[in-house]
Amino acid sequence: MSPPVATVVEVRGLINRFGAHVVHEDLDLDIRRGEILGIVGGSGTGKSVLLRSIIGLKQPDGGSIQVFGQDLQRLPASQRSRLERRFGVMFQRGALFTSLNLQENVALPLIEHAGLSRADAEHLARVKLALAGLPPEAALLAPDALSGGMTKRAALARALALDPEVLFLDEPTAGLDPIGAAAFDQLLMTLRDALGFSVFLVTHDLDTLYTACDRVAVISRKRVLVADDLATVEATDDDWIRDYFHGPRGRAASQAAQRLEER
Ligand SMILES: Nc1ncnc2c1ncn2[C@@H]1O[C@H](COP(=O)(O)OP(=O)(O)OP(=O)(O)O)[C@@H](O)[C@H]1O
Repeated sequence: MSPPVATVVEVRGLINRFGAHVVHEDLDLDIRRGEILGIVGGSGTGKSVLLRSIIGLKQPDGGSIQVFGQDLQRLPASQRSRLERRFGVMFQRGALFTSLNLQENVALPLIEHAGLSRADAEHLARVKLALAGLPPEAALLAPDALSGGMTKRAALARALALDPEVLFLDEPTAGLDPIGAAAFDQLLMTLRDALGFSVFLVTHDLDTLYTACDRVAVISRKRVLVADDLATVEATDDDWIRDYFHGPRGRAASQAAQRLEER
């Protein structure tokens, strides 16, 4: 018998609404240990709201979210923030502090949450920046001085600061050219293999889905329609899935991934 799959986040019957606008209704989703889980769906289907609910930035209107076996909503604030520290989050625009250089940006959570001295935190921050593929001289640059690709790497370094067990990424390759996006996907896979974290990855990028994701969850009609390997997702009978995965861009991404595997 194969061992049971370890689930790090378990969402059940999730409801989210804003006024009369229902975004999620009875949504279920698991994030498994060590997987890269892609989250896709049409614009406005609630991918970012789902991310925000899991990391505790949006109070759900119903349902439960278990994180490492504990119900986030029921925990006292101190335990909850300890649990949330096991997450790393990278938002769409990087959300770096513009008045701090990269080393200071990455050191900040280490000083605030891990209680490190400034010197130790900055030393560790330089290690994280290197892990994210930035050259040593980038440590002293301000966020404004960075290219799009470097900004993503710096934001990733900050998300990795506290050695997260689950990494949440909201459209990490948006705005990157295809080569920069492919390099980011490779970096993510290398780091996941080396460090063993799980990844919750909101994306519109078909190449990312085909090259980097172990499973893909499709949000449609207020819930997760399917969460499985790509072959199963592609075969799911749904108009949005058909248009997205079997349109010209979907076919091209699928063929490119196949060619990459054959090399
Ligand atoms: N703070 C808010 N107040 C009111 N409505 C909100 C709020 N945040 C999100 N929404 C609404 O919830 C819905 C889902 O938004 P969300 O940002 O999660 O979509 P998404 O799937 O991530 O979209 P996209 O792919 O375009 O980024 C949208 O209709 C959005 O307008």
